[in-house]
This record gives sequence, structure tokens and C-alpha cells, in this order.
Amino acid sequence: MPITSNPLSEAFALSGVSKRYDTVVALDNVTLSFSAGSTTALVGSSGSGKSTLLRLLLGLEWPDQGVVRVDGRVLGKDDVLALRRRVGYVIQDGGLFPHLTALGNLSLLPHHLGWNRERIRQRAEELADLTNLPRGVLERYPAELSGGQRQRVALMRGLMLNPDALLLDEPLSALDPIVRYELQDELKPIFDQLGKTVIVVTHDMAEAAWFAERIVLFRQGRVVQDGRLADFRDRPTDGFVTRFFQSQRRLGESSV
Ligand SMILES: Nc1ncnc2c1ncn2[C@@H]1O[C@H](COP(=O)(O)OP(=O)(O)OP(=O)(O)O)[C@@H](O)[C@H]1O
Repeated sequence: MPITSNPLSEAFALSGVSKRYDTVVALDNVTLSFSAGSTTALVGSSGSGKSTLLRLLLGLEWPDQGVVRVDGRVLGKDDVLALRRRVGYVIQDGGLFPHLTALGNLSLLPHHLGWNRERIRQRAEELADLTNLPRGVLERYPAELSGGQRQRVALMRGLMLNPDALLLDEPLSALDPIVRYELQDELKPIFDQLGKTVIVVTHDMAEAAWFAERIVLFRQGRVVQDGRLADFRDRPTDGFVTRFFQSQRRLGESSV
């Protein structure tokens, strides 16, 4: 199932999607669409359903109600394997296999698809250059990498097959502020240049606005506001939006 690169088309969409885990409502009647080639940030408090939404788009979870469409077609169980090849998925701690080197981690899926070693190495080196990872680091195990290097490798793994879309679940949250800032700086042009559909989950409004013109705020499984940073600041839809916006501490604030 290709995800079209036509910028006018819809890469992902949810219509009336609800998802529960026992008594917990993770998503409550959510309707959203993400156009091809766009970058969108999902923000919201903990447990508001952001990760569940990404997992639904990947076919890792299924809605109780409503439909998920990818590239205009309702996502079905038969599409999932093909979809995994077309969508890179990066999670907070990278999710690298500890017993494999960085290159070993990058090789898994391409090897499974029949790529030879040379092709895998070439692609890995190309992505190392793109993400500013020294090539020598490819031979190291995850425990021998810094947090920032691990996330670079996780991102490279997401990009190995040159997917049409990247779904990033708090990819920078575990990093120290300097590395996080550097990676924000490095990733933004990568997202802009590659022309992929990017959906990034973050808790941080400033990070959301840095990466994406469109920000979607969730609360308790529902979309509270969908717009640009200025809309959240100047035209909040309710008091929660204002509280969420104002809860982001500014530099210079101090309790003493
Ligand atoms: N596999 C699961 N089993 C049971 N409950 C789950 C499961 N996955 C998510 N939940 C619950 O569903 C709700 C939404 O979780 P989700 O991880 O999507 O939120 P989130 O907005 O990504 O949170 P965070 O920002 O903390 O990662 C939460 O109440 C969570 O506890």
C-alpha cells in the first residue's frame, strides 16, 4: 500500500475513531486527517491518547469504532505488513535491540527484504551523514551510544527503507536539553527537505511549533484544538487550551 506523495491528497485519516482499553477511553470519536507531505505535531497531557493514535495509524492497534484510512483506503489487517515498510516509526527510547550493533539494528528489515550487505551499508552511511552520526558509530552496540546517538540511529532505522511517512512518538523527550536542542535543529530541515508526511508527538509546545505549522491538542482522548501556534495563543477554544499553553514554563521564570 503506497502512501501517495501527492501533496493535495490525504496520507492518513481517522473518521469517528474511538478506542478503549477496558474502562479507559483512550480515543473518543476522533476525526482528523493528515495531508501527504505535511508535518503535524500532536500535543496534550499524559494519557490523552496521542500514542494510541499513532499505533492505530500503523495497524498496531485497531479502533473499536470508526475507520482509519491510509492513502484513501480503509486500513485492513492484510495491509499491515506493507504499511510497516512505508511508514517509519520512532519511539522515545529508540527501541533498539541491545544485542545488535547500530548497523545490525539498521539491517534487520532491509536484510529481510533481500537487500545485500553493500546496499545496506551504503544506505546506512548515507543516513549517518544526513543525521550527523559519525560513521564509526555504526559498529557500536546501543549501550555504547549516547542518548542522542541512539535516537539518531532510531531515526535512521525509521528512514532505512525511504518511507513516505514518519511517525515519531516523543523522539527527543529522553535527551538532555542541549542534545535535544541540537537534534531539533537538525531534524527540522530533514523533515522539510524529505517531503514526507511527518506526525510527531511531543509534550512540549515550543518543540511542536518548531517542527510543525499545524498543532493538534488532545485532552482525554478528544481533539481540543487544531491549528497554528498563534491560534492557541490568540484564539484558544477553551480554558484547558490556555492552561496548557501557559503551563509551558518560560526561561527567566523562577520560584526564588
Ligand atoms: N495497552 C494498553 N492497555 C491499557 N491501557 C492503555 C494501553 N495503552 C494505552 N492505555 C491507556 O490509554 C490512555 C491513552 O494512552 P496513550 O499512551 O495513548 O496516551 P498519551 O497521550 O500518548 O500519553 P503519554 O503522553 O503519557 O505518552 C491512557 O489512559 C493509557 O493508560
